[in-house]
Amino acid sequence: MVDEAQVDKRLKRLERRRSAAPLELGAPGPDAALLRRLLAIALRVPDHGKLEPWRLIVLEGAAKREASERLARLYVSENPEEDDDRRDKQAEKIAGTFAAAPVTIVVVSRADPQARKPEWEQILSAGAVCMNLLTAATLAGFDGVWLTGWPAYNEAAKGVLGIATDERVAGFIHIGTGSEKQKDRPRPDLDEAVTWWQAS
Ligand SMILES: Cc1cc2nc3c(=O)[nH]c(=O)nc-3n(C[C@H](O)[C@H](O)[C@H](O)COP(=O)(O)O)c2cc1C
Repeated sequence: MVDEAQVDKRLKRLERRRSAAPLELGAPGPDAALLRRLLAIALRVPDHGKLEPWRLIVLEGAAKREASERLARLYVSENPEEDDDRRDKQAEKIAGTFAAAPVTIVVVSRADPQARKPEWEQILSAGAVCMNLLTAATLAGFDGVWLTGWPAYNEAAKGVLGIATDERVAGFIHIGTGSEKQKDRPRPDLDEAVTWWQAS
């Protein structure tokens, strides 16, 4: 029998989920044991052909701070033509975003166009890893946000993170505790986005 109170409690958490402002994500984040559980849940995604067309890179602690500084310096050296002010602001934003949350998980898509299942489905599976991780973090009581941006698309930045040129960043999932003040955004109109198919 369906326990309606239980269902309501579980769904309410997801009905309120919204992304955290990246720079406002702080401690606490998951401890080591809980993080492993969240990562295992993240990988529990539909995967056509069991190809495992993804992998995860965890950034935390001192290594995370170093990555954030190196990415910011790289942004400056990779964009010599940009206006100084704008470039410094962008570099600061990159550094701040990577330094803020207690833990960031890089979801790497390693879809193979030659594999026995369509590349599109492999990419979708990596997206599912991102969302599973965000959902698991939400249910565990944390806040998070899924970002890409310059470090996801710049080959030198990918290199800093140990991501090969034939791999792609599906998302940086930053997890921690956000600000209570964070506002929601207007949500899609269900009746516009959803139709019920009718037999003609
Ligand atoms: C693949 C992907 C990449 C994204 N990259 C960024 C990003 O780089 N910067 C950003 O501000 N939002 C980005 N977003 C949007 C946020 O993750 C988020 O959806 C948005 O802030 C709205 O928040 P919500 O999760 O509360 O709907 C991205 C979303 C997706 C699906």
